[in-house]
Amino acid sequence: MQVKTFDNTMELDLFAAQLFADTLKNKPNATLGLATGSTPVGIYGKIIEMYKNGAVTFKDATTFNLDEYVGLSPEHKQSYAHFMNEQLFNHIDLPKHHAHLPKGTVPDLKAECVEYDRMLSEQPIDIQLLGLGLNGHIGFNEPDQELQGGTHIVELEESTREANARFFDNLEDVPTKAITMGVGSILKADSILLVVKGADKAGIVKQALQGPITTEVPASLLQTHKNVLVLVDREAGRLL
Ligand SMILES: N[C@@H]1[C@@H](O)[C@H](O)[C@@H](COP(=O)(O)O)O[C@@H]1O
Repeated sequence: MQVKTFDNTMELDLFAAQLFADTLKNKPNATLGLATGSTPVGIYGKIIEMYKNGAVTFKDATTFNLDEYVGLSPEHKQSYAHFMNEQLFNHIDLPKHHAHLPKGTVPDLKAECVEYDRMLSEQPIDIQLLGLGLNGHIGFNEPDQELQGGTHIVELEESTREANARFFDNLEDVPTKAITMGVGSILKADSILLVVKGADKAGIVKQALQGPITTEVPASLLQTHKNVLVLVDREAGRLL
């Protein structure tokens, strides 16, 4: 694992955006694995700037998002589909049918998981962007005694619902379940970019990168991957 520390967030965001642009320059039809949460917002902002300057095109790219809340339709303001439209997809030339997120409102969620894995196996991810949950989750793979390989339904931890409640009117509105790519699918990506920002993540990022590999810290499984680059700001990286 390689770790790069940045003094300011803007430089980090630019560096990450550049990696995506480089990936698409080398392989215009690359498959990008995307993430939600506040961490990637600045990166998406830089990617949009690059697109507007003509430095990158997404017309032949495909994207897969990590996860979606169960019960929220793509039109719901707090759905990850809505988030991605607002933060990235509405501003770039990615064909809408090339952008994939797990669907959280279909009647047969199990079939949706199987279908998502099928699509992923057809278009393996070239570069996967990841944020880090305060409890060490990646995507919505919560700490547990065992982790799932493929896409699956997960019961969200109370702490995760509380952490994400800031995007909702109140805690009761935060869904209790999500559909997420599994750790196995994440580890199949050719390269992984883990981005961690802020002082409150300093402890968990240290555990993930330097602690024992354990399903109780799902991000620690990233230590087993051959090509992970970790971008941290000074605050998140202060214990490394
Ligand atoms: N499912 C998402 C994760 O993919 C994300 O990495 C995490 C951290 O979010 P933030 O970047 O807002 O700290 O939150 C959510 O739970």
